[in-house]
Amino acid sequence: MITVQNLRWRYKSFQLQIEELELRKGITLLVGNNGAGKTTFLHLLATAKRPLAGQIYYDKKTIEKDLPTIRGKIGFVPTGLELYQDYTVKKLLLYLAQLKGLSKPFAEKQISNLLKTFHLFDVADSKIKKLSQGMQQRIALIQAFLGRPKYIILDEPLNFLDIHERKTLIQYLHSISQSTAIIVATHELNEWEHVCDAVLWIYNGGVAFYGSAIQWKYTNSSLLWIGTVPEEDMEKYFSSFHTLSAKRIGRDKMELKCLSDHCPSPLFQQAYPTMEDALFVRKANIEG
Ligand SMILES: Nc1ncnc2c1ncn2[C@@H]1O[C@H](COP(=O)(O)OP(=O)(O)OP(=O)(O)O)[C@@H](O)[C@H]1O
Repeated sequence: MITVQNLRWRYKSFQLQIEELELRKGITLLVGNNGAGKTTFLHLLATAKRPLAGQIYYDKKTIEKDLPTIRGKIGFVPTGLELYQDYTVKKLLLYLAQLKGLSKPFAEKQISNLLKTFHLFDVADSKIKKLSQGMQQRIALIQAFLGRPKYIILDEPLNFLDIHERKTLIQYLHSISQSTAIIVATHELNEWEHVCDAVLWIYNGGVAFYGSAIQWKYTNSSLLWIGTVPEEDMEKYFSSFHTLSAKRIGRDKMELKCLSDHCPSPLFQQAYPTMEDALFVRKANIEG
């Protein structure tokens, strides 16, 4: 478990401030607007940045006393991680495994399994620079999973991945989530819906929500309405209601999802919220 206490970090006018937080085993989605502070928080958790004040405990260990031990238990993938372009995939991963202190036979077995899981086994002997961005992203992810870290910290890990590889990654993380605290910053909330255990919403550098995925979705969900309307009436709804989504149904009908404190028209009924809908509902509550 990672415990955060009275954490402060500042950059010019931006301040991140988190009073108390316990990040447990399972998948925690870190969500929030551009610039809210997600990347900053992940860098602090990954020990890549030092807090201005406060403390982060990694199962009671602190960076002041146990930095190498803590780092050995963290698998971190920031956005835009640069890999050594002239190494082959296997050479790079073996080198990184060695840095993590893994024995060569153990590292080779794990690398081979992970390359198979992430459909990269056939390019094991290719140089990194020959690979697509999506392939390089998967290698960045694999290096973080080597040595089975207790804490996995991922900043927008779905970047560059196609829909199949996104599913592979999400399934893999789900398969290890009972024994690992996994924190994932993402703007693609719905893709994680079926595996997400908790949501942490950062708003203007502070925690606006932290709780289970169920709590995240169902608080104030009565503001959410869904209805199928004639296409010619669509503008009317757009101008009168906060519309979250519009989907064409057949030739001249549209399915609209709206936020409203009352039923928009007899064509509407209450909607089941998705993870993303819940973010809109919560933002509307905060911003009015
Ligand atoms: N080294 C830095 N240089 C410039 N600005 C910084 C730096 N570190 C943090 N900031 C500022 O801190 C704030 C938080 O940025 P951060 O990258 O953590 O947000 P984010 O929630 O990850 O956003 P995004 O969704 O766009 O990735 C922003 O206002 C950003 O401009």
